[in-house]
Amino acid sequence: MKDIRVKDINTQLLSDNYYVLNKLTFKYLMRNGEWVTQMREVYDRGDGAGILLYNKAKQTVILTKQFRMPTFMNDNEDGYLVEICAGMLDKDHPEACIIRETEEEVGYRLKGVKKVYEAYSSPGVMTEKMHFFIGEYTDDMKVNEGGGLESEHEDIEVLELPFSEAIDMLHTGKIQDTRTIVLLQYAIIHNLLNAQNN
Ligand SMILES: Nc1nc2c(ncn2[C@@H]2O[C@H](COP(=O)(O)OP(=O)(O)O[C@H]3O[C@H](CO)[C@@H](O)[C@H](O)[C@@H]3O)[C@@H](O)[C@H]2O)c(=O)[nH]1
Ligand SMILES: [Mg+2]
Repeated sequence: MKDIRVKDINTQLLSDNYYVLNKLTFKYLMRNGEWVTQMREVYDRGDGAGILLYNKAKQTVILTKQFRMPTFMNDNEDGYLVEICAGMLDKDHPEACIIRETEEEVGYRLKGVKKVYEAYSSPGVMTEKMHFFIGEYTDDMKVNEGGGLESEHEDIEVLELPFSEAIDMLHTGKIQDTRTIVLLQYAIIHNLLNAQNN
């Protein structure tokens, strides 16, 4: 049994306008043995899944480019971000989610995916846990142009890039999305695009 050092959690809803923002007041047992009252604002949008799509024969990866308002508000000049294909679970199983998102956002119907990591996105403020996948795509899996859901005004540019170019973008700071950095580094560490590897 884990040692739970939190009690008397009081939840105050601050906003449920689109997702849920709560103010949590709780007692926390410090390592020095003292109980203190703490307050944290916690944003709950559910969990997410993301995937690095790669093609060994072509030595390419598929990424997306889309406008991200929060980044526009913080230093990202035009607000566009190059990212892995990703989406929110919407109560789906992570694997089902990422297969659906891949078809909606970049237009490929995947045969299989491999889960590589599960990690909290921004643990000081969000509840979100991210499920990281990799998946091989081939041209014959293409079923539409991608771009995202028109009904949600998604406006996603599909980028099929040489792996070497994506790595160059990583090293020169042109990729500024943590999830994308994580999976590109995974690809480097595991020599993913090497024809010998599975
Ligand atoms: N109206 C409205 N729509 C919103 C709002 N927030 C998000 N949406 C819509 O909700 C949809 C979410 O699309 P997904 O593809 O499921 O999620 P995502 O935005 O790509 O999020 C992915 O990346 C995030 C990191 O940037 C992750 O946090 C998330 O888990 C997921 O992996 C988008 O169409 C977006 O327009 C909002 O506050 N208001
Ligand atoms: Mg998305």
